[in-house]
Amino acid sequence: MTTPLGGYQNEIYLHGLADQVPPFTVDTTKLADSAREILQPGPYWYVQGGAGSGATMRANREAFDKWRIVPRMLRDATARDVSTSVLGTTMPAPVLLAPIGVQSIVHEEGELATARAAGSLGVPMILSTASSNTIEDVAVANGGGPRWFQLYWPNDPDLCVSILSRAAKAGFTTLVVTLDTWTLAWRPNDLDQSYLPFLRGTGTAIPFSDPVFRSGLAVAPEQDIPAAVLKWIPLFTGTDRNWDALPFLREHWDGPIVLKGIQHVDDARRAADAGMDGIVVSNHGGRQVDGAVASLDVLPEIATAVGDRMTVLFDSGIRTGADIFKAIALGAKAILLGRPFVWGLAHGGEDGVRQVVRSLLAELDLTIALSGHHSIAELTPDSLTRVA
Ligand SMILES: Cc1cc2nc3c(=O)[nH]c(=O)nc-3n(C[C@H](O)[C@H](O)[C@H](O)COP(=O)(O)O)c2cc1C
Ligand SMILES: O=C(O)C(=O)c1ccccc1
Repeated sequence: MTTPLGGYQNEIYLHGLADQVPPFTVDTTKLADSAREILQPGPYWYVQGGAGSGATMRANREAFDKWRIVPRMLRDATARDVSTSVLGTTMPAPVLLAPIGVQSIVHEEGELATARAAGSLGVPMILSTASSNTIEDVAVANGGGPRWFQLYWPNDPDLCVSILSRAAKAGFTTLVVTLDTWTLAWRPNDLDQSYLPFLRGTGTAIPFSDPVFRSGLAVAPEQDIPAAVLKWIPLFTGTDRNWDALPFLREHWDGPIVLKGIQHVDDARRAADAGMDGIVVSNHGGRQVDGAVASLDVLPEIATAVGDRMTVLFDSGIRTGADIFKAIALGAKAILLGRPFVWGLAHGGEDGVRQVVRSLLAELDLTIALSGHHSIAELTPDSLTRVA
């Protein structure tokens, strides 16, 4: 007997009896290559590219290879449960969809398709401030699914409060504040093509539909997109933030607050001291500081230091179920899935996202079972060995 998550494997084999195969590969390490065949270079590289030489992107992957799972036998893992609860949100597995902006560059339905897929699986999605669709439309598409909101923190307080109140009203329960991208890094792939989607008004649906933002414009955004974009960019890339600014968010957000982009143990401690509910140990998928440390390499120390005081989440480099296993074993309560689900979106919209997420959850479930575990609570550093 397998649980529903691992059962996706049987479902795929059974479809084979009717000569049906998955519409694109279920090998989640091959998705970027296969997406390259169907996307234009601009969108493909915007998603795939990292900062600078790509050293941190590569390091994120290599870090996973330094750890290996050590399977245990004869422990009857037929009955198991990989579901969990994070900051009051229950989920079928310790996986959330990372905040990814401008999703309409890979599929016309953009975040709406992602929201439908996530909602149908009960997997939480984190909506980016740089969404191609409005907060309200994404909430409708997500239906009864769990949803969190990611803030690119505008340095206009009225606009910030307006966006936060819209998110709360639309049923987004946890706030994820991204700290590592107050300006975009040097990204040669995009610079060589002069490709920056939101300059064309993609990924600006949230400010453009905001009453406070609109009231500050001479003409409606629809009538003069470049003018509205130029007004928005300096607002959302405000560079003037420090730790003293956090109480403002607490004052204007009722639910849990999570800081995304933490890589140093002292910053993690500081977040805990500031009363934050959680952090995402993340280097933005190697898209910001080229040459920065791999996110997985800093996870164990951070989880040990603050894991008993706050919720430690992780992203950057997760590509397989085994990667999820390793990040959880090294102290993450759950992980954020990044580029892989965007490739699913590119391949097949809502169905494509669902295929990628189900594949990863099935692989995680089977990895947990075959290595002799019954729940994610049983995954500890003892489940792994370091080989490099
Ligand atoms: C195309 C793209 C857009 C992104 N947009 C955002 C964003 O709007 N807000 C944010 O906090 N992170 C954003 N991220 C970073 C992701 O949330 C996540 O940290 C990263 O993708 C994890 O790395 P991985 O894709 O290598 O797993 C973006 C990442 C990509 C690839
Ligand atoms: O590209 C990114 O990594 C990102 O975070 C972003 C920022 C602004 C708009 C869209 C995406």
